[in-house]
Amino acid sequence: MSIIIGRTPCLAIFIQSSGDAAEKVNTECTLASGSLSPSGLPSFRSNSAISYRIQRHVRYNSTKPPTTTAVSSPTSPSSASPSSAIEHEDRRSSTPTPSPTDGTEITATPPKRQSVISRITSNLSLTPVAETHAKGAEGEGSSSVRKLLELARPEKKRLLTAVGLLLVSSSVSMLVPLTIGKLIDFFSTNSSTFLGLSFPVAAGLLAVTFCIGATANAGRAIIMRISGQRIIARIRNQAYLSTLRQEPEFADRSAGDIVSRLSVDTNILGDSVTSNLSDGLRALISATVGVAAMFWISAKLTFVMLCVVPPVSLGAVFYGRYLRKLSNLTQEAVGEMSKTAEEKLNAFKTVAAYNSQPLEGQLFSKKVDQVFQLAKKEAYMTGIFWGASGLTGNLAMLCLLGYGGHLVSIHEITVGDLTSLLMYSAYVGGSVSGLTGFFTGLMRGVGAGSRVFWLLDRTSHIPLDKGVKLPHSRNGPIRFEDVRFRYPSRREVEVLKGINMTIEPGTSVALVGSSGSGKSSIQQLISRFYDPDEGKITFDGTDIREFTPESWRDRIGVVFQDPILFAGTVHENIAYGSPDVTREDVEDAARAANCDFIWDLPQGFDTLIGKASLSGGQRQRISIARALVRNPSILLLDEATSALDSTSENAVNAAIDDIIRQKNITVILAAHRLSSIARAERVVVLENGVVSEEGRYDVLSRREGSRFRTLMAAQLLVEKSSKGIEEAKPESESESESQSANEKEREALSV
Ligand SMILES: Nc1ncnc2c1ncn2[C@@H]1O[C@H](COP(=O)(O)OP(=O)(O)OP(=O)(O)O)[C@@H](O)[C@H]1O
Repeated sequence: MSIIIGRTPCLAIFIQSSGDAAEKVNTECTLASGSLSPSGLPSFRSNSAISYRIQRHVRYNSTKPPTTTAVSSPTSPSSASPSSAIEHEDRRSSTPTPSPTDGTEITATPPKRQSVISRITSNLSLTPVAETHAKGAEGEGSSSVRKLLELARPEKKRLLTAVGLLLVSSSVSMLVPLTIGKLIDFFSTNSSTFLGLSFPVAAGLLAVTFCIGATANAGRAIIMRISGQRIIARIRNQAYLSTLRQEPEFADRSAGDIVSRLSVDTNILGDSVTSNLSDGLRALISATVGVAAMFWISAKLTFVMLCVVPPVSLGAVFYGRYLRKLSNLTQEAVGEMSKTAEEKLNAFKTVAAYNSQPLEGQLFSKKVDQVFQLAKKEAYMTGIFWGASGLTGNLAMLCLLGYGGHLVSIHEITVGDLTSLLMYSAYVGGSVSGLTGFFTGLMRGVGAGSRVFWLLDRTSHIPLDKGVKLPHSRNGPIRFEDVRFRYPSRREVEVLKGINMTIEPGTSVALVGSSGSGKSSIQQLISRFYDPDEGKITFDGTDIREFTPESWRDRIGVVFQDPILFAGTVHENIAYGSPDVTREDVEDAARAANCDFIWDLPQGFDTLIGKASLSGGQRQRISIARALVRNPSILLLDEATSALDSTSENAVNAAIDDIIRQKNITVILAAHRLSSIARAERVVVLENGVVSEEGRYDVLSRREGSRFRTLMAAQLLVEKSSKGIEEAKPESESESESQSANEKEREALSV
């Protein structure tokens, strides 16, 4: 008798309202008569579920790591997937009212579905709105839908199985309205048979059928979700690999945005090709079967229902387009927000030292507000759209009831038939809203897809695999031939205006010049982080652009001004980028870089270190060891001793002296400190983007009126004043050491 208990609320709610009732019917039927709907009634799933995913991710990005709460609706097959409580709540509160007969345009057989996709494709214009660095690469928007579907191809077998299971579960769930109608007639007419069988046999058969439906539905949900996650994992890996292949400038500039593409957009994309596709398919089947069943029960009544379709369909198309635009804008705003947070969290100590927490809070809040404003727009649109479609659905239901009641009174149809018809119309309405959700979800997927595909398809300005491999045995001079260069992000300023110089192999050169004169830029060009705009840099007579960047960089050891260490052991940090080196090699390199402190660490080379768990000087020496362990032919030192105290500086300089003396590594050092500059065999002075002077240190420093002499005099004054501070500590050993280290320079300059 549980079936009878179950039918009452179903009917009552149908009559009350076709829209909100739909979900209630779902719930009531399943809760009250669980055996009636084991395979899941139509989901009536709002596209706001997807919308909430974005908002949820916004929350992840701003405050907490992603978590999924396994709150699943007891009724909706799609809710077999984990979803957050908020998502669930929203899905319930904004449950769409099924628009009863909206199926003619979208309810299509597979070929028609193809035409829907083609229509979408032809209407797309996928240039992301604020994609400043993506201009030109976004033109192939229409191919995004194809790419989106292609993503699902490796999962073809599994997805086909899921579609098979979907067919089974949908067919079973479509039996429900018919069964309820027949049950009403069975009990109201006191008939001896139910569906041509004795009642217990028929009930048993139905129970078995529903169990099969439930199993198929569970299988479908599991397969779809796992395939979706597999697709997301694949896209993430590919997109991250593609990012790593880009030129460094790209990642520097767009880190926050890339992270957002890798997390939020890939999720939307994965959902779009699995859950969304599956929901769309289920909606399509339900709508088709539902309409067919309605025609079979009463063609007249069905025609009445179908009158409401056109306005709702038109609204859905406009809504979908608007949503896609909004989705793109939201993703970009989320990217900006992540970028802001990332930058400030990376410089947390600076923020704290300058008591800038309130200011930073405000700045971030502005970015959050931009995301919120977009979400608000979406909320209004969604509310209006679903409200309107709900009203249409309810009016259609009223027509159906009025006219249907009349047909019952003249005995043209039975009460059971009317009930079945009402249920089918709710199913069809739910399916149509599901199709709308599918369409808008697809639009979101296309929007997110264009951002992810752009990342996947982007070709680096300095492709890692382009060129010939530079053999390790080859060596020769590095020559700058009229090199001109502007940073891509600041095209208006020409940093290098025709640099000409030759650096012989095994020699050492100090690049000298005032701050901003282009010393680091020259080193970045040698590293091929950028390419010159004009002129060329050659190695052993060959333009370095002809070598693969990988093989070229293999020959270079770089020590940056601000050394970066990664979370890991000291050994891992020194061996970073040289996976084949032994512990012995690492220790030798550490010794050469004067990293004595490592032996005093609790676990020596196995001590875990992080970004900031060592002093600046220690970090710099580890990064020198990292450069040396590669056994480089060229060593680029960018202010390598700038963070060191006098003792460490002398120790590192001694190591650099050794390297220079051995004459098998070309050393190019950008330096301000006299003690570093004096070690190089040759000095190149940069001014106004050109080489203004070059020569031996002692020659330049003795030449009256030379630019170098003026520069060094100023530098010596700086060093003298800092020395004065150190001299306040007479017991310091560093005093005597650094004094002797700089004696040579003082004498030479006679300032
Ligand atoms: N990534 C960048 N994008 C745009 N402009 C840059 C970039 N890096 C440096 N510049 C500019 O290029 C010029 C040269 O900078 P560079 O870092 O090469 O000078 P530098 O001589 O090494 O200075 P310092 O001695 O202070 O380190 C400067 O005007 C600087 O503002």
